[in-house]
Amino acid sequence: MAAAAAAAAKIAPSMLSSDFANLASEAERMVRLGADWLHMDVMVRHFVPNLTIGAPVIESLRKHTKAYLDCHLMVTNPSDYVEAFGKAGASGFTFHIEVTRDNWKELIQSIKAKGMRPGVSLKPGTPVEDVFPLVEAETPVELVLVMTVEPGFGGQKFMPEMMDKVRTLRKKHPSLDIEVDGGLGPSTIDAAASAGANCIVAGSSVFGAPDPGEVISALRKSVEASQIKS
Ligand SMILES: O=C(CO)[C@H](O)[C@H](O)COP(=O)(O)O
Ligand SMILES: [Fe+2]
Repeated sequence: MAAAAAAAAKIAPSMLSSDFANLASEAERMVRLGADWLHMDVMVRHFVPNLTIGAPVIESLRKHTKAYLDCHLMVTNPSDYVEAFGKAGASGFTFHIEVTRDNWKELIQSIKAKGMRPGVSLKPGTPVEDVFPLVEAETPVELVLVMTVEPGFGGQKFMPEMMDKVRTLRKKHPSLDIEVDGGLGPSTIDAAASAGANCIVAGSSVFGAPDPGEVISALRKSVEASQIKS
């Protein structure tokens, strides 16, 4: 039997670190510099204490870009957001396992019905085993986002101990999209890439760099080099 193909590298600048007053041109700049996805952090002051963007911003941005909008919903009631995000033009809809213990099956179905790719995220304190049923379900999630910081804010320190979760998932699921989010940049990417992450969210390291394009391409090179080795 042929080996399953590795999941393609996807570099996703986190727009949380962009200039929100110029979101459309920031998005265009990231795509021009080589971004595959744009990561959109949705925080509404429950689940996390921060406040960022909601569906109206996605809808506005969608008028200016065809890019894949990778929406990370840090909210306690994700099912209340599916309809609006679908209409707004979100591409991926990633919810947190910690708030969907009882209703993830219906939630995954509704996300797909609205034309989005379902994903599940887990906080640093949540065991990776908790997402196994969602990855192995009849209608599964298509992405697992392993948080490598406590959700809520950009610019935090990468937690290398989360890489055990990535390794465990990659071993079981060779072609699953496994995303890491928080503190990723040139100094931490090798740990994430060698563990098997293929979707890399990076906010402050990209937007804070003198040459963001160079950072995007270094992140991609590390993921691709690890895939060749494994
Ligand atoms: O989900 C998030 C925070 O909850 C952000 O996506 C993440 O923190 C990215 O920012 P940085 O790369 O600066 O850590
Ligand atoms: Fe995020």
